[in-house]
Amino acid sequence: MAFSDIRLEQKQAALQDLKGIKELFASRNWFPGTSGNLSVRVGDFNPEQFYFAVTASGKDKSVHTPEDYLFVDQNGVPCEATGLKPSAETLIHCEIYRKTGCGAIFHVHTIDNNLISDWYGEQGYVPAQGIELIKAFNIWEEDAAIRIPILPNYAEIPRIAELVPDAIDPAVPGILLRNHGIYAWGNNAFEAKKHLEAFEFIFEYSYRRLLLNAARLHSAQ
Ligand SMILES: CSCCC(=O)C(=O)COP(=O)(O)O
Ligand SMILES: [Zn+2]
Repeated sequence: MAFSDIRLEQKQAALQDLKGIKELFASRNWFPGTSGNLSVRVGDFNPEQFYFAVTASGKDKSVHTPEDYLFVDQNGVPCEATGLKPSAETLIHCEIYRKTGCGAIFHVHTIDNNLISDWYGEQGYVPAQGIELIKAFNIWEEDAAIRIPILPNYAEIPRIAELVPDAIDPAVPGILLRNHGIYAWGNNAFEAKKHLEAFEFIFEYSYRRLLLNAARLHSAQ
């Protein structure tokens, strides 16, 4: 399928989804200092050829402008003539789409995801068990345990992108970059948002639990 075969309404719907999510996440301060990026896929999925709308690089994501998004292909190359640069992290989106066939990917930097990814960075995953929000990932087993993968935060994005396919756990729709942020995805923007919110809940919970455990140890001394 060529990009020009995709219906205009579908492209506009993707841009509307991105606009709504961007506004909501900005209101939560989830894009400090222009950080973060968002994408929504359009058209049929073929791992060798697909297209998605992605945020332009370096923009203030708390405001709306006509230059906020562009469409790129499976290699992160713009589909139309534009002066806009796709997100510097577009290659990571490309690898997540290629591997999962998902419909939307959201990346945010928060204090909680940075702290927890650094705390567990050496072991390469954040352990989470028995937290109700794990059900947001469609895991319904009692006392379910998951591992949220953490990748090193190399300066060169292609070095990170090449690690992505092997790091993805099909049951866990997210990957952390150590001391950087999280990528969460889903079949569509609604699901990707739900997953991202569940991850952020788990990170805040885990961080606070570590503090409480440390306080308990301290008070027992
Ligand atoms: C200013 S934060 C450093 C870059 C980054 O991690 C990020 O998420 C934003 O990069 P983009 O090119 O998508 O604006
Ligand atoms: Zn980032």
